Amino acid sequence: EINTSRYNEEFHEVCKLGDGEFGSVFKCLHRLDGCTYAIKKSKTPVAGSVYERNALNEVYAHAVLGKHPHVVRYYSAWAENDYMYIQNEYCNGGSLGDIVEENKKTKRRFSESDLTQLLFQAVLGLRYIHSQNLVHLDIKPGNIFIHRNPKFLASPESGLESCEEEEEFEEAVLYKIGDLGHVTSAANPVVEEGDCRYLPKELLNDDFDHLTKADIFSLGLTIYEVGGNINLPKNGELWHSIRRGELPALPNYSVEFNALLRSMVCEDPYDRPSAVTLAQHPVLCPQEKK
Ligand SMILES: Cn1cc(CCO)c2c3c(c(-c4ccccc4Cl)cc21)C(=O)NC3=O
Repeated sequence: EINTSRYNEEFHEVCKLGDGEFGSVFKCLHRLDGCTYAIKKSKTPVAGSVYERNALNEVYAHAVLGKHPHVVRYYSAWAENDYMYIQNEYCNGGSLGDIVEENKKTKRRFSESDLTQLLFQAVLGLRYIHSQNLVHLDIKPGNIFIHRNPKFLASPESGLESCEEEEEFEEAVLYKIGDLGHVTSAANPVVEEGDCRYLPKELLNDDFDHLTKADIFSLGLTIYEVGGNINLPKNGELWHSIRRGELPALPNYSVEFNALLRSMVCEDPYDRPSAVTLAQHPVLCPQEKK
């Protein structure tokens, strides 16, 4: 019949998760393995266009960036009936962009320890991407997805059975870097600029010598936005003052945490810490068990 397609045969479409110029993302149940996936369905890009290069970049990047707890996992990609599909891990907690919008309304905000946990996990994801000699180039709240470990959703009454053997420490909330559409090689980059609100100035000057530090800059502004519940400018005087390293301190967080964020958005990419350095930073490392 007309809609014989792998998409319809293999998956049951549960609901739409999002829309964009890129296409649409659906929450899908795989009929055979019973697992839920996020599948992006987009029009097949015109051959030789920027869209085709981005679409191929995304699949190449996912294929290289196998399995990591802080990078959204890729399962498969295929093309049929004039559409391209990419099947990724489904994260059940929405994106950080959703949380930021929510917090702006409810005036809620992350505690310093939650914000530290978020930054630490995103740094581990970036460290992995950079270790594969790749750069993301579109780090922002909307591209960091949240997965809440069902094990920790148990109601307090049920308690958590204390098990005998030493249990592998599990996070209740996992943050995962997703949307690899702008990913490129750190060494031989083909730069497709990401969201200008999170873009460091050197990228606008086509200085591609420190692309891993561009990701650090974007992550720094991402955490700043989450902590400050503010709307980052897309241009203008405030955009430029932030790129001069003039980042007003976030009043609800420690001097050390503010200093760390400021170091991540230094004007000179050379002065920004690498993901490797950040992963060992005393402000981020989980407190040694007392
Ligand atoms: C809009 N949207 C909402 C979600 C669910 C968050 O709870 C989502 C996901 C993804 C993606 C996605 C982004 C970029 C490329 C491909 C995909 Cl599937 C988009 C998503 C993805 O790769 N995994 C997701 O959970």
